[in-house]
Amino acid sequence: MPVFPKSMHKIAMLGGGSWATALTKIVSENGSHVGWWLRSKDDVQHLLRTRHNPRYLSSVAFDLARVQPATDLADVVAEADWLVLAVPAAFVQPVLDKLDRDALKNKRIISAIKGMIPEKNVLVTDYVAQRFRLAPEQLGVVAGPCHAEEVALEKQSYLTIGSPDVELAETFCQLLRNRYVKAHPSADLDGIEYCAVMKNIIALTCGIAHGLGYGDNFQAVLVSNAVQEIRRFLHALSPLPRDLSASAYLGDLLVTAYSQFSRNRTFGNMVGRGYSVKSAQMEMNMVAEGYYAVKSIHDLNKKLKEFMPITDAAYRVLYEKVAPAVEIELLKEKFR
Ligand SMILES: NC(=O)C1=CN([C@@H]2O[C@H](COP(=O)(O)OP(=O)(O)OC[C@H]3O[C@@H](n4cnc5c(N)ncnc54)[C@H](O)[C@@H]3O)[C@@H](O)[C@H]2O)C=CC1
Ligand SMILES: O=C(CO)COP(=O)(O)O
Repeated sequence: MPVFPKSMHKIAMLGGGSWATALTKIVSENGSHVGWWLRSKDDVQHLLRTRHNPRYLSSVAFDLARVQPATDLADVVAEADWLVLAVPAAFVQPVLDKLDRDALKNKRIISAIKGMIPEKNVLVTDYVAQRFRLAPEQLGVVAGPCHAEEVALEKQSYLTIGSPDVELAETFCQLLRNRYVKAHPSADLDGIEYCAVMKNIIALTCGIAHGLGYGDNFQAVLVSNAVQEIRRFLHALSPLPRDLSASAYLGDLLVTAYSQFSRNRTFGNMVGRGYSVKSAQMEMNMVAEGYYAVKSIHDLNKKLKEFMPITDAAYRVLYEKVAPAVEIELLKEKFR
């Protein structure tokens, strides 16, 4: 891959939410040119007028010489050599269906999404590779413990770029590294992508327990048992040697399980306090991927038959309307 100066990289950023906004800040302030696709014409107009996203991380001001917000997806993608996917997983299919099957030829695709394609139960990178006939070496993921809100505040953060192509991963790391972001490459794309999906289920369950009045002692045991659950599942799907204590796995689990900024924990907390799933979703202006992930991972495990007590409990609460208190009571007996 040619080594371009950062200013010559052209990135198509897809998504108008918090994570797309945070990533646009990082890469554009670092010198890359960003064609930023947002769904909403009003939001694009607002950005062009004021340099701020009206809905998410609205304190961040963008340099419009480097950031071009737009609603024409095909145009934004055609102009870029990198595509970064940052819409919630449930919208990947409807958004990408607007593109021609050859639209991503010769481009590098980075998924910043921590979710799976609902109904199909496949990873986002697998879906994109299949839909656009891409080689595995064209794909990567952004992982690691990093909340968009802390990027807006320029708090020290760590990201991991997973890809089977080490050079692609390292080049994208270079586009991210700055005063407050450290980035490292990893070859374990599948492991990192699955773990990022699963940690949302765990954080959601931590939120449920918190909403029911359980404290830090219980949550620590829940998270410890979660590491074992994640290890079993990853090993069954992709039995590579991997160090789950690395920040792309354990770090992401911890930040999501404990952070005040976590959408998944917040959503679970509301469910634990007695909100219905629908009303908790309506209350949030943001997407908790864990809600969809529970169904995908639960469905995948029907074949694998791994011991997955936390995922099973969350599934019964969210999809079978079993009372959260009943499920957490049952979990208590399964934990060690
Ligand atoms: N927010 C964060 O700190 C982080 C988020 N992520 C991941 O990034 C992905 C995007 O999440 P966020 O930016 O947090 O979203 P968000 O919860 O901040 O915003 C919701 C997003 O959904 C979009 N949306 C709603 N309806 C849509 C539709 N019909 N079609 C297309 N888009 C639609 C909105 O435009 C907005 O981009 C998720 O997979 C999330 O897990 C990953 C790391 C950090
Ligand atoms: O993945 C994240 C932080 O690393 C974001 O998690 P939430 O979607 O729960 O906020």
